[in-house]
Amino acid sequence: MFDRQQENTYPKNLTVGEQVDLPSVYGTFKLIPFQDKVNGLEHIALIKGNPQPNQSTLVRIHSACATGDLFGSLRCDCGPQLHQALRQIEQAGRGVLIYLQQEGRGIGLMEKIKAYKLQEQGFDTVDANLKLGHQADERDYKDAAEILHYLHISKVDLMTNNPLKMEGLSQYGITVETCIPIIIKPNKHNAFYLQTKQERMGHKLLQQAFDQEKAKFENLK
Ligand SMILES: Nc1nc2c(ncn2[C@@H]2O[C@H](COP(=O)(O)OP(=O)(O)OP(=O)(O)O)[C@@H](O)[C@H]2O)c(=O)[nH]1
Ligand SMILES: [Zn+2]
Repeated sequence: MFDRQQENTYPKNLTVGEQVDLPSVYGTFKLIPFQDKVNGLEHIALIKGNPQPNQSTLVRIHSACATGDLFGSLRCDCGPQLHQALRQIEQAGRGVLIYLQQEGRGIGLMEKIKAYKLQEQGFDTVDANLKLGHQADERDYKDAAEILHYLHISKVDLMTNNPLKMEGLSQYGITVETCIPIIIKPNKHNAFYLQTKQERMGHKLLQQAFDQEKAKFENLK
């Protein structure tokens, strides 16, 4: 069980659910659900091992994508990223995956599917959001940061390609010690989407990320 001494301090804006074991095809995790007291959104933390407060913890913050996470959609890279992250955390023996209810980069499912419709008409993922009157990315990482603080985690090795996610967490007092790229091989359905994320949203993808990985291994020689 996690020490709940800090319960009075964290989480301020979240209700904490029961802690249970979750045996999965990736390994066994502890599962804790959380609910945002303001908007009612429910998030999940899957925890492996005992994160150490003084050490950096391997963390994946994963935004919900019903199409990719549940139905294996090839339009994005979400499903494979989710599964790769769980495999990596299991392999490391310690880490946390936070599944945030931020469908469609925070605009919700109805709006994301409208954005998909626009993408079928030739808009890219950024312009489709803008055309609908949204920002390119409406996510906020306050809940994620609160969950991490609740778990006594303040330093993370973050599995992401997304610079906004790193900034979003830092803004709420989480130190991103390292950023670990989570690269999924593009397919013909998501190549343009991934290219747009690289060119317009600053994602460290494809060649840049492969180069980073290579450099990391070269440093170890
Ligand atoms: N609005 C919109 N949302 C999308 C589209 N494609 C995927 N998404 C959403 O984008 C989000 C992707 O989340 P993540 O995989 O956590 O994050 P990311 O920003 O791609 O960054 P990584 O950490 O590198 O994976 C999910 O909420 C998806 O539902 C799209 O074309 N339009
Ligand atoms: Zn997706």
